[in-house]
Amino acid sequence: MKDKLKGAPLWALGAMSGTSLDGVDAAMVQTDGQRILAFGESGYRPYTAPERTALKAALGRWPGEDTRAALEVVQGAHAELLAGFPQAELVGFHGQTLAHEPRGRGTHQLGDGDALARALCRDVVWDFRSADVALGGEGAPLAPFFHFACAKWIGATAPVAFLNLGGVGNLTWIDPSKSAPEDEGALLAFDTGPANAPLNDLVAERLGLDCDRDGALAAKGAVVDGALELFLEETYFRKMPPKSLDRDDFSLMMELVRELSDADAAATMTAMAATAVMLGMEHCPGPPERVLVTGGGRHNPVMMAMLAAGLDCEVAPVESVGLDGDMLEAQAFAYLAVRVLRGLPTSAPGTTGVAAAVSGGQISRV
Ligand SMILES: Nc1ncnc2c1ncn2[C@@H]1O[C@H](COP(=O)(O)OP(=O)(O)OP(=O)(O)O)[C@@H](O)[C@H]1O
Ligand SMILES: CC(=O)N[C@H]1[C@@H]2OC[C@@H](O2)[C@@H](O)[C@@H]1O[C@H](C)C(=O)O
Repeated sequence: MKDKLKGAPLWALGAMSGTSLDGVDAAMVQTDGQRILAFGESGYRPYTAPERTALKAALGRWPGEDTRAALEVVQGAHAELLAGFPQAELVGFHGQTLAHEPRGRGTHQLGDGDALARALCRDVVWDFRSADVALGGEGAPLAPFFHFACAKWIGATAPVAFLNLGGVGNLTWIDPSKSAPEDEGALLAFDTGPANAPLNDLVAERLGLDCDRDGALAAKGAVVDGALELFLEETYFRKMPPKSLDRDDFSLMMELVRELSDADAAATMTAMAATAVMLGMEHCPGPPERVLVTGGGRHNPVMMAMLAAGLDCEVAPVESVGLDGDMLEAQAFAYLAVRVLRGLPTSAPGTTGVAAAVSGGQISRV
């Protein structure tokens, strides 16, 4: 406890169950809540097919509605994976987002931090998004404060952007000359649009596949301009950031490609995700020196080629600067957990539109 009060570095373990519903990522970060000192071990626990079905069935449900089966899946998978990290001094537990409506019913991440703390015999930080929403913020994205620390860690001297291509896409523009992430002008962040989630749903529905692996299907198709243009008319793209999305906010996308062949639909949906990023970039203060891509979409060469062709700067996976694109979000919640413990902010007006910088999260102590 003494060390925690002094602000000495801790080894924190972060866990993320993302919108793609593929599984739980976990990763260790050594940090004092400001600087990243070291990255540690990581692990992954995929959901089984029946577990995924239970989670999918619970999407869109709010507290008070029946989510027992999904909660059991989330708690069990996390307890199993995180027990393999006995060296963790603190745990950051994101949980599974079931619904996100910051201007309406709020934001709902399924997970019980008290129960996980008891199971692991470790202090657990969780419910990261509610406080931000209560203060008028979007509650997302939250990785930007960690992206700021990563920009410092890689020694960036010019503006740089992180792009996460998960189920949903999110972009963080960073001015690394600022000393803290909550400083005015240090960060601009927002969800860009759909990334992989609708494409996964399409190939699952039509072909029984998990995803368009390596963009193989999209590579065989052609982008249908009419569908792409209709999609880009969505008001979301013109809206000034901060702004955030729920996983299924773009049901229109599926409608627009319904009559297309499998390959053309995949190519067009990939172009929709990439073009949404390009439109998002227009909201940034200026072109970054480079866009560092994280999340599963960086493995899709068709998506990466479209981004490189459409953006005015270098586009590269985060591995190009020594980071791990499969674990960046889990690492983010390890880092944010230490910030919550130390009372440091985890979001600011530039990242979520919250009225003032706020330290979110609840702490369940053992
Ligand atoms: N080799 C690949 N080719 C094409 N797509 C891939 C490949 N590998 C992963 N993906 C895509 O990336 C997705 C997983 O990305 P990621 O793990 O970043 O998502 P997530 O963390 O669940 O989402 P979010 O960041 O929205 O919470 C997969 O569902 C798939 O669509
Ligand atoms: C509400 C919610 O869970 N949003 C996720 C989702 O997945 C990507 C994008 O939409 C981002 O806004 C966020 O996750 C990342 C980890 C974030 O908060 O930075």
